Amino acid sequence: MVCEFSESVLDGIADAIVDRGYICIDNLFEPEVVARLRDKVFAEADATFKPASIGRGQEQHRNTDIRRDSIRWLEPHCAVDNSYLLLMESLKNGLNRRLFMGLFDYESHYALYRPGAFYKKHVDALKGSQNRILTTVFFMNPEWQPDHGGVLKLYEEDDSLIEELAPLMGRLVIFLSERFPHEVMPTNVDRASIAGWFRVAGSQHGF
Ligand SMILES: O=C(O)CCC(=O)C(=O)O
Ligand SMILES: [Fe+2]
Repeated sequence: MVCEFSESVLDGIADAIVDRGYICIDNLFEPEVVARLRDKVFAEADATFKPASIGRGQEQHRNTDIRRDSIRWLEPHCAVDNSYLLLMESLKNGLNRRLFMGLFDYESHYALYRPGAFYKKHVDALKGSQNRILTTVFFMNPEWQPDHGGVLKLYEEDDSLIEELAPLMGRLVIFLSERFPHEVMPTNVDRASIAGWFRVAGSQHGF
């Protein structure tokens, strides 16, 4: 199993982050790894996934008007989770070497959006908070069709739409956390993803 990104892939990601602040890449992971990650979501959804909340620390609360996904945080001691975390470690090191971003740790959760679920437009980090620096979203939906909904809309800082990204199996989206408002449109079918955030040293867990 490959647990590192190649130097040329890392070059491409670093260039895109500098030029545009985001990138969408397909088929970067081995299909078996993607299939195992997806299986994990559906095997565990009813047992370990919890309704997602918003806010941080004591401020954290559920708000079903804003988001309706269920989540489980990835754990390094779980082999399947770790296959993803190792790739993200390689991304972190590759970007730190190229861009001196000082990315320090990474937190990520599986998310399952059941039919009707959405996540309204939001930004993953408060400006200047230095908490979440870089967001990753990885999709695991093999049969996705346009009428399934659940696209990820990415907006400019002035709220103009940049792109609608279909949640396709094996697609990875990476963007600067403070810069891009984004939104998960209501899905009509089960929609699986892994959302993750690189943080700098000394920052807090959570949004
Ligand atoms: O699953 C997605 O497409 C993105 C989820 C998201 O924006 C988040 O969890 O902060
Ligand atoms: Fe987000």
